[in-house]
Amino acid sequence: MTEPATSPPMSGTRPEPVISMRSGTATLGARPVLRGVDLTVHRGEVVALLGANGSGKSTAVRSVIGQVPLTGGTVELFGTPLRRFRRWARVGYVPQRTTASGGVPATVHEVVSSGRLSRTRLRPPGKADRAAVDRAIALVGLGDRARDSVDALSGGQHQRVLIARALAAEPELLIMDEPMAGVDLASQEILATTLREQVAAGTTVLLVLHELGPLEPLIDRAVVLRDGCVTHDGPPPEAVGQHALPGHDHVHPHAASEPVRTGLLT
Ligand SMILES: Nc1ncnc2c1ncn2[C@@H]1O[C@H](COP(=O)(O)OP(=O)(O)OP(=O)(O)O)[C@@H](O)[C@H]1O
Repeated sequence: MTEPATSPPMSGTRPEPVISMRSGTATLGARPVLRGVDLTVHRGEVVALLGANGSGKSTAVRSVIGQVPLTGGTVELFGTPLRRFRRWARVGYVPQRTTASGGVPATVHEVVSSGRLSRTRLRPPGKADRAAVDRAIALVGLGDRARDSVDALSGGQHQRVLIARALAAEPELLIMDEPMAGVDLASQEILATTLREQVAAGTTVLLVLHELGPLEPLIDRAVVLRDGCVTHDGPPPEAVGQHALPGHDHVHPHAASEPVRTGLLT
């Protein structure tokens, strides 16, 4: 193993970076999608990655976990260069909403259990593994649906299953791509509560968001992308009603048809 078993001590007053992307560039097809992105997330931080559609948010987080190779720059996870990083149980990833079953009938319990595989590998699951799976299912409020097929769930419940799958490995770093997109209000509240509990327990979080919304109180720092470049890295934008939130399309009463973008995306 090339990595230390435990994290190195904190240097200075700042906790060590859990994610560190430096000058990241990436191309999809012939299109440059990331154009020199610096993205750092320190231990215990909750960082929101914001930006308009197509600005490169998903590509940035997919580069962080190695799903999209960088054409330039570097990524380190927990201080280890990505190409040498092996301890994936430390990382929970919830992709932009997809189906959890892929056409194969599976129960909530089965899907969430699959999230524990990064810890159990080839050994049979033990008591701690079963407890972690049950805990993750309960956390997202699906304790009474554990034996149901995921096909029978609503979109919001489906998203909760995907989050429980990520939490089953008890990750130190949780990366979620638009967790609130298309999720009903009741599920949004459950997700916000779940996330609050994870953050209180010390989990580091990187969230791709269209707007801060109900997660706003949890966010320590916002990084805004535009056309594959970072245009803001600092305190989350002030919410003045809903109008100052990034991504908000504000249609002025006098405007004919074009929405006027307000906030950091203008
Ligand atoms: N496989 C692909 N091949 C070519 N271009 C792609 C591919 N996937 C994404 N893109 C393009 O790359 C750009 C960045 O996409 P990305 O999904 O990272 O943006 P995003 O900020 O997450 O957007 P959204 O909010 O719509 O999810 C977009 O213009 C998108 O059309």
